[in-house]
Amino acid sequence: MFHLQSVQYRYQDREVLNINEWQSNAGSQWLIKGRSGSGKTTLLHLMAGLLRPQSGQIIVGGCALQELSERQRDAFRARQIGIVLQRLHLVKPLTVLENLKLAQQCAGLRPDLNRIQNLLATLELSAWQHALPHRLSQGQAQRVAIIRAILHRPPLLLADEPTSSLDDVNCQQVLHLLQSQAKEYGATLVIASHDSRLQNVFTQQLALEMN
Ligand SMILES: Nc1ncnc2c1ncn2[C@@H]1O[C@H](COP(=O)(O)OP(=O)(O)OP(=O)(O)O)[C@@H](O)[C@H]1O
Repeated sequence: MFHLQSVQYRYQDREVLNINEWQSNAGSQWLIKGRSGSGKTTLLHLMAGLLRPQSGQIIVGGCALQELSERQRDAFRARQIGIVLQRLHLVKPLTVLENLKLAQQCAGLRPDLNRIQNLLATLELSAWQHALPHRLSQGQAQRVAIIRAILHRPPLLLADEPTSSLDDVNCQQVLHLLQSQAKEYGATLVIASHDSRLQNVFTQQLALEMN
């Protein structure tokens, strides 16, 4: 599903990532772990095509990201990748429902209110669909951001520290949502986290060292 080879990334003159080889089949579930500053976020951004490596190759779903123009990468990301960033970026003046409808539009999907309503119900968020984001708890906002990332059933689902600011109940709920949704439609799931509660959940792990 993805394959990284000889990938190096530097901010200015400081190398933060150097991955010789990392690959995975479709449908697998990974934890990227490592201390704060080891490059977990940078790696997710590289896989999403939000950053370009200075050297090496990143292939996602058979597509070599470095061969795409910026516009092609944006289109590829919109179709193939769901990403839950550390900052959730919900649109503040729009309600939960409006945020999710907008995400469908941006991914070029036909409006599918049923899918949105079903996911909201699954996550016990139906009562909050007309609320503005600032009225949501951290856990609720996190769940909305996950729904937004999976609406278009992306083959690759990336999540950056999705549980670190959540209590145990919300942590389990968010984790279950990510894992069950990925499994339901065969997506590959990659979670970057230093949350110790996730350590024993994933059999497949990539440990990043500090450079
Ligand atoms: N835009 C940037 N410019 C310069 N250095 C950066 C930039 N973004 C990140 N870094 C540095 O690169 C290193 C890796 O950062 P990154 O955010 O990828 O690590 P991380 O493992 O995700 O950390 P955390 O667990 O704290 O989120 C850090 O030392 C960070 O300070």
